[in-house]
Amino acid sequence: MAKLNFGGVEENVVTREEFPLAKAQEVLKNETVAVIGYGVQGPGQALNQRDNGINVIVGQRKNSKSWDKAVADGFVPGETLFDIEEALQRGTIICYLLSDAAQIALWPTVKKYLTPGKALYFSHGFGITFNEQTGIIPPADVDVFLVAPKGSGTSLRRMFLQGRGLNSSYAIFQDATGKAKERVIALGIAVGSGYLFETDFKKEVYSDLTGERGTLMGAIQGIFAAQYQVLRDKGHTPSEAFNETVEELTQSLMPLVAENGMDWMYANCSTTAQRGALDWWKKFRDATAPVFKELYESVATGKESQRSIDSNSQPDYREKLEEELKELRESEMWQAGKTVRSLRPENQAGKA
Ligand SMILES: NC(=O)c1ccc[n+]([C@@H]2O[C@H](COP(=O)([O-])OP(=O)(O)OC[C@H]3O[C@@H](n4cnc5c(N)ncnc54)[C@H](O)[C@@H]3O)[C@@H](O)[C@H]2O)c1
Ligand SMILES: CC(C)(O)[C@@H](O)C(=O)O
Ligand SMILES: [Mg+2]
Ligand SMILES: [Mg+2]
Repeated sequence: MAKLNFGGVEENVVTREEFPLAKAQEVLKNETVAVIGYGVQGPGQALNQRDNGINVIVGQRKNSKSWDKAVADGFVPGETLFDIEEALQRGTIICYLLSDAAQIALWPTVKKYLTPGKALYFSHGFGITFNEQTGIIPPADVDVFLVAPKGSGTSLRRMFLQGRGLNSSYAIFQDATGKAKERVIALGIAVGSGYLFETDFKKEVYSDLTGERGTLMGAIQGIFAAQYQVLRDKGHTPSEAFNETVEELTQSLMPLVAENGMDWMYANCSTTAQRGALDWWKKFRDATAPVFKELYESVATGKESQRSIDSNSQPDYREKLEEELKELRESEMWQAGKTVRSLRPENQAGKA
């Protein structure tokens, strides 16, 4: 554990220097890691672990798109790819990576295979924290922990292939074997994390549900839509409104923030822009703070988890989500974005 200073607050974190891959391989050398579900996190975590020399198998429904994807990714039916029950039986560490709603339906099956000494691994605190809604209550004689990558499984894999790492949190809910800590940290390293920070199941799910509904996904779309619409209402073209709202942010300014922080991005803009941004950011903070508080309450009272379970347990949930995504995709702003993306020099046919 390294004690590091985060803005004046000391935290215990795990870095790759102190827990190198060789140590993770040693801890996991006698384990069979069964990744159950091959949607978004499943492939990222299974492929990174496989490339990191971990004994990993995949459990997925046969005759599904995800099964075919696992085959295309090199998992071999009968050797490293099995139907869910067989993978559950073979695995000593069960990585439960079905969608949070599907985890409820499959729980009675999973529970049958949780024999003493096995480990149940999640990438979210959802199922355990909201167990009154999910019914997920593990037996006492298995380890229960999580590694929650802070980003999409797609990024987890891409960053791994680029030699980078996506930061993850980890938490232990139950240590039945006395080895939960070394097991969970080894898995965190093996799936391709950058550094690992400690949390608990409740804090993980509260922060994660807040973040994705807030600045990471919900709020960002809301603020884009609001600014774009004002510019359009005032007579600006779609090209001008989209570039001034989205394209400049993703292509020019956010990479600078990622590299060296907000003040550095500001410092690389004009003094005119700096004056305006410094004057206005607190107004936006104050306007949105009540919405973030309302959001956090909605998470903490279980309203958000219940809504997610209710909608995502319906047989036609995929079609319904797709309809809503289509509405976004077909909005003028994102259609304008499609044209703008196609005009990026690197996306143009016959580029030099
Ligand atoms: N998507 C991400 O990048 C991401 C990031 C961090 C954490 N997580 C967490 O990881 C876990 C997995 O999320 P995901 O987004 O990868 O899941 P997902 O929605 O992609 O679904 C994963 C798999 O579940 C299978 N599935 C769906 N319904 C099923 C059912 N009834 N029976 C059997 N299989 C079924 C699908 O075939 C798919 O292979 C969740 O706990 C999620 O919160 C996801
Ligand atoms: C990738 C996210 C948004 O961080 C994750 O939390 C998810 O639920 O998909
Ligand atoms: Mg999430
Ligand atoms: Mg998240």
